[in-house]
Amino acid sequence: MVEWESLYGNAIEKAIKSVPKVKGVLLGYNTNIDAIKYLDSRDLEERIERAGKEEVLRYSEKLPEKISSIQQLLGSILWSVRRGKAAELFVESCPVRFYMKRWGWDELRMGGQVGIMANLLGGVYGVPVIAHVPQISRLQASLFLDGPIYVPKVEDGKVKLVHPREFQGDEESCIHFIYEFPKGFKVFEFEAPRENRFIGAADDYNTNLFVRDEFKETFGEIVKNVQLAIISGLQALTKETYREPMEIIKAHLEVLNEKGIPVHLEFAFTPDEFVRKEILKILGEFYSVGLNEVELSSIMEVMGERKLAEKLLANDPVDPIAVTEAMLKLAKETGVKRIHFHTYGYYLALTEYKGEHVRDALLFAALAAAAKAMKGNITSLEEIREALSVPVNEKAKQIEEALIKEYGLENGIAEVEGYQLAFVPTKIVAKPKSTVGIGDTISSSAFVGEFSFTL
Ligand SMILES: Nc1ncnc2c1ncn2[C@@H]1O[C@H](COP(=O)(O)OP(=O)(O)O)[C@@H](O)[C@H]1O
Ligand SMILES: [Mg+2]
Repeated sequence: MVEWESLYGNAIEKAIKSVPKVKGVLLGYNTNIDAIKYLDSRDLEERIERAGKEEVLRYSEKLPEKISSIQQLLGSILWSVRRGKAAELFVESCPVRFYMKRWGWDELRMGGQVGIMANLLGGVYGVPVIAHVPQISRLQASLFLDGPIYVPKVEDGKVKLVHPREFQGDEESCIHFIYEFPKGFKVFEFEAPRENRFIGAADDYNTNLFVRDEFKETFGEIVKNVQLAIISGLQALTKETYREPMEIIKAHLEVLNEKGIPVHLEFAFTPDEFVRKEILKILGEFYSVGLNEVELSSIMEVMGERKLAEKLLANDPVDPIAVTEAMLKLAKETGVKRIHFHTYGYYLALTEYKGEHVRDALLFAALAAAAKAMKGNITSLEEIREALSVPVNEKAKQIEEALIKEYGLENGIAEVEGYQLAFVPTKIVAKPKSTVGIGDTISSSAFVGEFSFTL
């Protein structure tokens, strides 16, 4: 059997040495503010009474399409509470946004994949990043960590790179109000069957994938400073809104590919099937893609692989042979060179190229994820070492054995139909402090880590 612990130990030492050598990563396009409010049942009941209980209850039976009134807001929150299910809706009305602002929050956090990755790569790993921040308000800027994190600022036709705080923007705040409730949370006669959250997005920018003029006009200039790019935020697009942003993304991909800069797409669940198909069409322009089982399954669905899509969601832990089959189909259909799959308990990477550094980058990513789950936030690259103490997931043994049997996996690596398959069992933190943004931590650490190992 493989000595995973010693492979883990090597991987983190290698990453501590190599990752800071990366000279620049471009991050587009979504950054927002997460404002978290822990609901109080008395307060919520009073607000519902004041707004008109009857109407509110109606919306707690059936969610509105978007939020245009306070009754819809409170009803949607109650919809989530009654079912213990998460939901997210766009808040259209300014008075409702004002109401939410006055209701307040208990915690503010950096939100959006770009914001989260900028703070991790730039603020913690010390890798210079250039971030696309759709709106730079003072509040948004204040959530960026110190470190080599930059946004482009155009002055007299010239691009300067400045820290988001130094940009001194007075733009809108894109706030995602997150209303959290615990299991057993009571509102009138209702009781939450499990803990969850309702999100009201007071955000006109990320929901349409708005791209700033600086990025449209001076993109060629901006990317002179980077060796890698990570793109995310396409999940918010719909059949109605995708056209313009998709054209901009294609233009950006063209520039990046011309310069030989590998681009990673961090997939996130994209409800609109039409948009999913459009993403599939341009996936070959990306070097790499990161996704989980639900996302891979949703792609198999639009590729017409219904059975495989179902198989991916049928078992816990997820059947690794089904995952490999799906990754092979995706790679062959699109030509994407690297697919990084993550699920609870293990990761797989299918690559066109070979080398143990692919596996070692996955190990580094798994440690980063465990450190994040353990501490809520990582504060330095060295600190990730502490996650070595978290045990390797026991259930991953059966996964590894299945891969050995099927593909002759050795030390976590196999050759499958001309591709390399790399597997790692992950370290699972039993009582995580936080799991927000953990997927982004995994994918960005693995992608940047792998590249750094080739420097
Ligand atoms: N307690 C935990 N310890 C370590 N890793 C975890 C833990 N909980 C979740 N993870 C990892 O985090 C990943 C979540 O990523 P993803 O599903 O993309 O969600 P998100 O992008 O919303 O963070 C899982 O696939 C799993 O690998
Ligand atoms: Mg994710």
